[in-house]
Amino acid sequence: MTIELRVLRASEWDGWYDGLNLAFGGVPQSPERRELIRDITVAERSLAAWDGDLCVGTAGSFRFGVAVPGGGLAVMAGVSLVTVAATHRRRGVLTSMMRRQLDDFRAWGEPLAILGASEPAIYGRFGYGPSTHLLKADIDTSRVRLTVPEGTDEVGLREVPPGDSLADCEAVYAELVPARPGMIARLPGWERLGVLDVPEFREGTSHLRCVVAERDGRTTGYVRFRVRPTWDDAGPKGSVEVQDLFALDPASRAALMRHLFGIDLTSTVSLGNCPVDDAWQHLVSDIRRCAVRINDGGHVRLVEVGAALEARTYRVPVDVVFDVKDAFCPWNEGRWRLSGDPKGATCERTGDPADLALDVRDLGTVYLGGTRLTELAAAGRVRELRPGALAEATTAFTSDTAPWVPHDI
Ligand SMILES: CC(=O)SCCNC(=O)CCNC(=O)[C@H](O)C(C)(C)COP(=O)(O)OP(=O)(O)OC[C@H]1O[C@@H](n2cnc3c(N)ncnc32)[C@H](O)[C@@H]1OP(=O)(O)O
Repeated sequence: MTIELRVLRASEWDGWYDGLNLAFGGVPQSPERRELIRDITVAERSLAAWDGDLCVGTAGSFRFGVAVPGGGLAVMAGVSLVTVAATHRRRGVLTSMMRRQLDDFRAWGEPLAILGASEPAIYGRFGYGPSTHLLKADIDTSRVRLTVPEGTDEVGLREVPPGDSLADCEAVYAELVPARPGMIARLPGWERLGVLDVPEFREGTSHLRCVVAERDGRTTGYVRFRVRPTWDDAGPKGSVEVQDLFALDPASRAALMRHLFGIDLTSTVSLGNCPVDDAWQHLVSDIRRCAVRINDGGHVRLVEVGAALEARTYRVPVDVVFDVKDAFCPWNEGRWRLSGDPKGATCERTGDPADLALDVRDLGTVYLGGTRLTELAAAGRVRELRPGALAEATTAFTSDTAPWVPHDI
């Protein structure tokens, strides 16, 4: 059996997408969803593995601006739509697609790659490290009280069809992107994913609903959610399943949360994907009744170590030599001197002795400033070779806000 790996041709998209859908379980998809994915697929960046005329492997990517510590946007390849047919698994098809992708990203001058993993065990071997986390919660609104900050009563709320408010909501989202590492500057068309409301997403819930927050005639936030009405012998016990909540200020955020807490016939607000430092946690009376869980989010790969470390800034001045191991992309191997501060950075090859030794995967883990280098050192993943270097680099890499990837890539 010979597997041929090549760039996707637009005319092959249907067979490619059928193969992909099958690998994710084969549940039928509505035409609207399929057409939207077709529209946003970038064929010349997508790979297809063929066994004869059968598509047995898929991998897509997108060129995004992603917020990095310091408030800038770095060019990142967003990796997605990765599958291998069950009949062809564990024969190295994924490995060959990862190889090709990383060589391409390098050739295209994309110093970083980011992905959301279906299973976190898959991508570490290719140099990706879990760089962001996400928080999930099921808040028992029959027991948990919300204390809102001053100004909340001045925020007006209006329920609107999600599609009608799209431009105003996108403006709110765009304004928030630089404030949090990991936020994605969406490509044209991606905003439509946020209002996609197909039957397979509902399963007993309402249509997608949207409430916008307004002050002085301006949209200052929005929440998109579905209501799942359920009942038992004691009465209603429905839940509010939140898809997105974005707000430009604390009062608007609190007003939207208060709205969710007050929806009649419901007693749970479920948040499926929030930043781990999301402010609502400081407004609730009883965090234990919020059933908070944390999962991995965006996995980051430094494609070019030097350019990647220069693409962000550092919280305090730092001058440190890393000795990097990178079995999958050996062009990164060796010693790199990073000199940076809050204004910018240079990162170049050096013959100087190393201060810290680590794998490229661990640089990916700390890149967006959420996980500290000291945590990885405690796990034995980072070795300090010059006393003091670990503390210096840890402070410099850390972000003020927890990094977070707001939606599927
Ligand atoms: C960014 C995204 O799109 S995430 C979505 C990923 N896709 C899916 O989860 C869909 C369902 N699964 C699949 O399509 C496939 O099983 C894949 C893509 C996960 C793996 O594809 P394969 O072609 O089987 O992987 P490949 O043979 O190259 O395996 C390489 C190595 O990774 C390991 N590996 C592959 N998948 C997994 C996994 N799910 N968990 C742990 N290890 C894995 C293999 O064991 C192998 O290890 P080895 O080198 O030590 O032998």
